[in-house]
Amino acid sequence: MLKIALPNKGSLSEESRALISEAGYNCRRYSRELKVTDVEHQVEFIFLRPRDIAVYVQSGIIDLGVTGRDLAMDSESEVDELLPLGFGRSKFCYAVPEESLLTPEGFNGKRIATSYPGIVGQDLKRRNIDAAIIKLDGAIEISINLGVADAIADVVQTGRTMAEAGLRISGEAIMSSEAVLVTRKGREESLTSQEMMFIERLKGIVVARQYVMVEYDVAGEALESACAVTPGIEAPTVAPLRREGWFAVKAMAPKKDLNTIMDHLVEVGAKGVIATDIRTCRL
Ligand SMILES: Nc1ncnc2c1ncn2[C@@H]1O[C@H](COP(=O)(O)OP(=O)(O)OP(=O)(O)O)[C@@H](O)[C@H]1O
Ligand SMILES: O=P(O)(O)OC[C@H]1O[C@H](OP(=O)(O)OP(=O)(O)O)[C@H](O)[C@@H]1O
Ligand SMILES: [Mg+2]
Repeated sequence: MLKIALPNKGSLSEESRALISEAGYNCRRYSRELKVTDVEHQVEFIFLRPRDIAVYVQSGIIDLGVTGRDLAMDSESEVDELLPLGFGRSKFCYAVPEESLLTPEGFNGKRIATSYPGIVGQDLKRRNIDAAIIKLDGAIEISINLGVADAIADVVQTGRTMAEAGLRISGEAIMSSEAVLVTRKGREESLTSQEMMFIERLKGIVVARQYVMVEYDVAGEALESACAVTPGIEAPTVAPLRREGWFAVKAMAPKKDLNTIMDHLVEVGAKGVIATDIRTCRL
């Protein structure tokens, strides 16, 4: 049976389960079960601490796992990223008190608190800096205030936790993270058809979330300029309307550009412009 590890708690757990359910698999936990078997697909979902997932996957005990890119890197496990999943996005940054002028170049001899000693160790080594890493489990932002560290390195999403603790980001982000699907290093070329189907289903949803379906009516004179902003993936679908000289256009468009696209369509005289979410797709 295919074994897939999912985060049992924390920021990535709910969205992982939602994504996999959307892909048609049964990974529903009724209480605190550590395993859920999807009999139909012959998959065993195993719920583990997200931090441990790359370690299990590396050992080959688990075939595929959902974890954070930062967690996988921190564990220094030999895993390959098969698919970025588009949620749990964050940056990993150094931070110092707002009034401090300390930058990562000045960390020599300083104490840096973090729950990610692997990432910080690698980064300091790369910078040739000799600093003490203070390993803490969480609530890292308060550690400077309490006097155990001079700087921290932690996950930043909105930046609110850092600001509330009176800290500011110092230097460039060390890395960008999001939830990722991983497998043991070197396995990418020898995935089974069952694994490929799982990946394709997830990918269909992850890609669909980045697009919307845009539909509108437009007069023949404006058709070219309208299609230029909605080129679709291959090409837009254009069908004649019953109204002489008018066309209905349908195309997938990147969600992030939607408002700009709609502004342009209205500007060239398109009517009845609508955008709808796409649940899944195979491109
Ligand atoms: N506020 C956040 N926004 C987005 N992603 C986050 C956030 N906090 C942590 N993550 C991501 O979640 C993963 C860490 O998950 P983990 O469950 O270990 O910690 P957590 O979400 O902080 O949970 P907890 O603090 O309850 O243990 C990392 O990949 C990290 O980048
Ligand atoms: O930039 P923000 O949007 O504020 O999010 C980042 C914060 O979220 C996480 O903390 P969490 O709430 O999981 O607590 P923890 O530090 O105990 O893990 C992370 O460790 C940061 O502290
Ligand atoms: Mg946390």
